[in-house]
Amino acid sequence: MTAPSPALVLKNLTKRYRRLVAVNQLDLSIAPGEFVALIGPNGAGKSSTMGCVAGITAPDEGSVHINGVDVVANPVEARRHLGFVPQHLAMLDYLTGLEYLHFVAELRELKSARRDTEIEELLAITELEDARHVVLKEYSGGMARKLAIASVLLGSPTLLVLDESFVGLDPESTARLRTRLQRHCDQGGAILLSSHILDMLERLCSRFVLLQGGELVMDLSRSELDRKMKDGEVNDLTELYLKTTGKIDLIPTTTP
Ligand SMILES: Nc1ncnc2c1ncn2[C@@H]1O[C@H](COP(=O)(O)OP(=O)(O)OP(=O)(O)O)[C@@H](O)[C@H]1O
Repeated sequence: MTAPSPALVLKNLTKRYRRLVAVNQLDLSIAPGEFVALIGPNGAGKSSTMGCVAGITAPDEGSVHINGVDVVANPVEARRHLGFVPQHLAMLDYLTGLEYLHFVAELRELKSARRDTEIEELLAITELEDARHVVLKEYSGGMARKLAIASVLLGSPTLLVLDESFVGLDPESTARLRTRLQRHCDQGGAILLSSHILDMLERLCSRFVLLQGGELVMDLSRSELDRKMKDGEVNDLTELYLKTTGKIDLIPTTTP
């Protein structure tokens, strides 16, 4: 039996904006089942990396494969395996929440029975049942973000790429969506999630990838993080992040 393709493979990925190198020769492979946190300071290259993965920006060098499909050579086929929530949402404002989910389900070619079951489940998880007939331009920022996350779960594409998708979500929505996203990974999907909410990532993710200046400076499994905390090397992910990025002076000192 052949091993399943990795959900995502980046090889030597490089993205430049004129003379600025935003992503520099990045190699990364994500297996099915992994829930990967992409962290790093502002301007580290997280969104640029995700834009290349989603096929909305072209890499200058290197390659991106989703489920074995080359994103540059076969963008339409690659997108079948991908759900992407960008940092800056651009949704169809004149649709209602329900119409939007139907629209995405149509793109994913979901059969109607499965579509209706999944839509009802996602409306319940996001507590948007009562807002299903409200047009998106009347949604709050958090409501729109919840709907965007819900929409990429439709049809369970292998790889979900979520760029700062938890900003502005209330704690109960965050908790419900976290559980639902974890289920996606338990069922063989993979997630790449960028966020600055490190305590949430620490509880949620199975792997932590840190970019700084467009380069990968840390790639740590959950068990490696647990070991570092057990050995007293660091107290938590935040402390590890500050140490790795050279901001050791920002680690609070404990008073005896
Ligand atoms: N469209 C663009 N044109 C020019 N420069 C850009 C563009 N997009 C990003 N950059 C630059 O590329 C670098 C990486 O930006 P990017 O948005 O990928 O970082 P990030 O890690 O996602 O940051 P943040 O945490 O602030 O969202 C930054 O220096 C940024 O100014």
